[in-house]
Amino acid sequence: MYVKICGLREPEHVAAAVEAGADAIGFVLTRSSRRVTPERARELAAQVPEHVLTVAVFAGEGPEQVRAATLASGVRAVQLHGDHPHGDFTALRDLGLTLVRAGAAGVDLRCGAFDEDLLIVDAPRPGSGEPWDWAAVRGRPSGRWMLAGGLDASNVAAAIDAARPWGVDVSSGVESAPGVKDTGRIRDFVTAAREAAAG
Ligand SMILES: O=C(O)c1ccccc1NCC(=O)[C@H](O)[C@H](O)COP(=O)(O)O
Repeated sequence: MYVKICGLREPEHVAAAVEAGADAIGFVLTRSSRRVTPERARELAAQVPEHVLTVAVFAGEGPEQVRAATLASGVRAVQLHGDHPHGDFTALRDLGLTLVRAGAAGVDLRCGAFDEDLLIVDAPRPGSGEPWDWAAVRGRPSGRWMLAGGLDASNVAAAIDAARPWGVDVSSGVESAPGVKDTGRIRDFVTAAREAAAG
């Protein structure tokens, strides 16, 4: 089970996610209470070992703005949330980075349909921590897709059972207060997701 922890802002939480065994770590570079500057993302990404994917998260910015911020941050993947057209992914392909498409259950659920490498199927309001009907997408997405939206250590097993994703992505569910990550919750989430996947 692939596990991504999103919205990290502090070195100790990046370290906690790496130690817990996360596969990917996200830095939000778009409008959000979790927003960090590209320079801050670069500092945080520098402490992440090669085997953990570092991801810059955007929502609605044009490809040139995404390109500039991504290069400044030094991450290895770009995540575009919402209604980005196929052309935005095509325009970023030459960066040579992993491309992640993210949207709610109404989007095209075929991973790769927009030439992306990974797909996230999320709640209507990304980063809100609001659970949704995860079972509604069971059997519909294809390829390497992560389930997100309202997950936490207490419900991730049920969510995996309901939707059968390839991976999971979390932000609010590993926070002790809005925008404030919690080391113990990060560890508990990764453990719960891996145990659920192991059966
Ligand atoms: O986290 C944000 O604030 C955010 C803002 C705008 C676009 C995307 C954002 N987060 C993207 C993520 O990948 C989150 O992990 C995902 O939406 C799940 O969030 P949550 O329901 O809080 O676990």
